[in-house]
Amino acid sequence: MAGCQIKICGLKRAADIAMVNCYQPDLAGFIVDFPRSHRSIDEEQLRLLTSQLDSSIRSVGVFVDAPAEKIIQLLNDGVIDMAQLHGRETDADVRRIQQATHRPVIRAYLIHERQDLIAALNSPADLILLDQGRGSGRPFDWQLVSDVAIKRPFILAGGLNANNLDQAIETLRPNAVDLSSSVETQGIKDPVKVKKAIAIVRRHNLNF
Ligand SMILES: O=C(O)c1ccccc1NCC(=O)[C@H](O)[C@H](O)COP(=O)(O)O
Repeated sequence: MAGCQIKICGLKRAADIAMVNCYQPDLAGFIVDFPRSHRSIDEEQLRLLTSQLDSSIRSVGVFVDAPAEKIIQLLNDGVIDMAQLHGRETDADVRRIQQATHRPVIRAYLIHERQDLIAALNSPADLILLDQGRGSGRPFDWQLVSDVAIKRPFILAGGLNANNLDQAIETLRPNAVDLSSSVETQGIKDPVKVKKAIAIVRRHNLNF
């Protein structure tokens, strides 16, 4: 689909899968084996949840410094469609996973200064994701993106919500947006908020 896509991240319950199957984001993210996050699930849960996901929604395993072999296995087993690396993984890690799986690798970059953006632009990853943190619910300074011509597809993340999505899409023109905290209520994905966020993004894809 052309235009802006949407990823809903941090799914962890069967009810979350039923919800996204109903509202149809483009991508569904799963935080794998990162117990510091309340969104973390283990491999067994990941296999169960992704097996219930509608085939039109691509599953993204989100990893923080996980062993490359484990990510490769999950991709090659078809448990996940894409891997998102959100820790201190190197360019060599990215290339190794790409070569072993021929699947898309998303590399997340935490954007605090211009140099972070330059590093992202030079990444060998198939897609870069520009974020403030790891599901922090806070935006980074978008002016940094406006100041640098981004000539490759990118996913915008960090503190996106129903109030700032229109502005983010109109001014930064991301290929996809990624939401987690703002579509939760008390740490649980909220169908009303998810539906609303998807509707906002879809409006940007309407052609008149
Ligand atoms: O969401 C987490 O808890 C998380 C933990 C460890 C690594 C990555 C994590 N999230 C990655 C995402 O892709 C989030 O959707 C992204 O950071 C945006 O989150 P938010 O600012 O809450 O919308």
